[in-house]
Amino acid sequence: MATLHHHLLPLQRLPNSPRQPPPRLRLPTKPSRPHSRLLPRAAASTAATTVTALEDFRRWLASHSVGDGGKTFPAAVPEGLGLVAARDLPRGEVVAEVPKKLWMDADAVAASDIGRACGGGGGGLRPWVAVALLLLSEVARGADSPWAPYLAILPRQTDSTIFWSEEELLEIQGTQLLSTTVGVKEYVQSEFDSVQAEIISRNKDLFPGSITFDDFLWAFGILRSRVFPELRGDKLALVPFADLVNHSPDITSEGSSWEIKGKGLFGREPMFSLRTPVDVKSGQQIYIQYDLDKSNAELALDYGFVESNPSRDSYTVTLEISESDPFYGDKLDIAELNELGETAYFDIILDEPLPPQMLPYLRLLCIGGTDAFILEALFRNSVWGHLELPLSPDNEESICQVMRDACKSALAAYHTTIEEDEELSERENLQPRLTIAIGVRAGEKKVLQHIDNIFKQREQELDGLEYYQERRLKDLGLVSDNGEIIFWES
Ligand SMILES: C[S@@+](CC[C@H](N)C(=O)[O-])C[C@H]1O[C@@H](n2cnc3c(N)ncnc32)[C@H](O)[C@@H]1O
Repeated sequence: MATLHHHLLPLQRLPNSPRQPPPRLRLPTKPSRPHSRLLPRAAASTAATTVTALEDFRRWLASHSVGDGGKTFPAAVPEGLGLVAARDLPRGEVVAEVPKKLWMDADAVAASDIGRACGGGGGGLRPWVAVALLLLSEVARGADSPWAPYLAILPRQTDSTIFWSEEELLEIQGTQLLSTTVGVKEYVQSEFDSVQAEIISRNKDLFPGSITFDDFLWAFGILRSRVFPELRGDKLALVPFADLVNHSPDITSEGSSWEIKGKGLFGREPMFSLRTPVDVKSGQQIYIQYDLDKSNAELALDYGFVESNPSRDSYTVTLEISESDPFYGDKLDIAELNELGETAYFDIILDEPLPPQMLPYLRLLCIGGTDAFILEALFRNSVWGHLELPLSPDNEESICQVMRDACKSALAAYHTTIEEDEELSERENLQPRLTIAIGVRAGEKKVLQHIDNIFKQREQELDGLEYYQERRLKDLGLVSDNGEIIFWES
């Protein structure tokens, strides 16, 4: 029979990590250690230190002729720091141009002492790990680092769930976001353990003092929240100044707001060029859309904010062909022929239809008894087409039961109801992390209710559905359109 994991949001977008085995739900047991001295923009930074750091940063940009077009400047804004228009700017206007020599990327790693220590480039390190190490070693160099003014304005933390305390994580008890957060931290921990053993401990001169897991997690969080999503793999880069641009849910344009162009003599020097996607008035902040496809859980994990837009409410259903299923081999074969596997993940969005492959896969999982004839090799090429429509009353009833039971048990794992969440969210002055927790846990529950409603409605329609045998008789011309059997003798 079908096995249904319902708490699992796979780590599908982690840099260079294959779709991981789904993490198990558990709360961290050890309190996280306090942050070490390495980190920039102190948590307790005063307005005065931010102003000084910003002034230094602006001077640093000017010394590299960045932002000298007088269009935008970095400033303190409600989201931390941001980019503010120095004059009215029309949609599509370039608002920041940053030459490659300022980026922190694989080439910067290769040119640095770290690159040499790792045997050129990242020395086989994952690109994000190499750039994270560059970031940490440059922070350790303090004022000697060529990026020092940039490093000084980086936040010490965001509200990403990877930085939440144990107590804060209790607010997302039962959610997929919690299990993903735990899984991501485990992944970062394992990368840290190997880089610690292979690079950090062997190059004490480059990493004076110790680098802790919290330092490494900070670097991961910085990359995760600041790298433009399309700059993946070897292209991964921190782009100072451009990375100050904040996200607005009001910007819904699909196209990218940036590009990499050739600039300078013969257009040889790559330049990161950011455009404003909308008209902006002087003194207003420039915003872009970070990613229209990210769910609230992904926004919370990557950036530390959520939106109230229901299309961001999502739940990943994980379905699995059980190894104890007597038809395991046949079912797996059929799934693989249709580009699915033993385990399949389906992202379900609030108020939207189920992904097209989900019902056939569910029907496949639930095949048993007299329906098993459809698994025979004879049907192999046509079986998926048959599974796109109801197979038999028993099978259709089973898929409804499996899904409704799973929704019920997932819903029971949350410690609040949707009504309680909605009431809480109306309170004034909620802390940002609590706002995120309420948004995500309410959103997940709404999607689970939406899934339950789809299968509840289906259950009520079981008698009126057309099943495989009837379709087959119709195809053979043995049943009329009104369902009556056609007799030769009549
Ligand atoms: C690319 S950085 C932008 C610069 C950042 N505000 C800073 O102070 O350095 C992304 C981070 O900015 C913050 N941010 C961006 N857009 C936001 C929004 N709409 N609401 C809340 N925080 C936002 C989040 O902390 C996010 O992780």
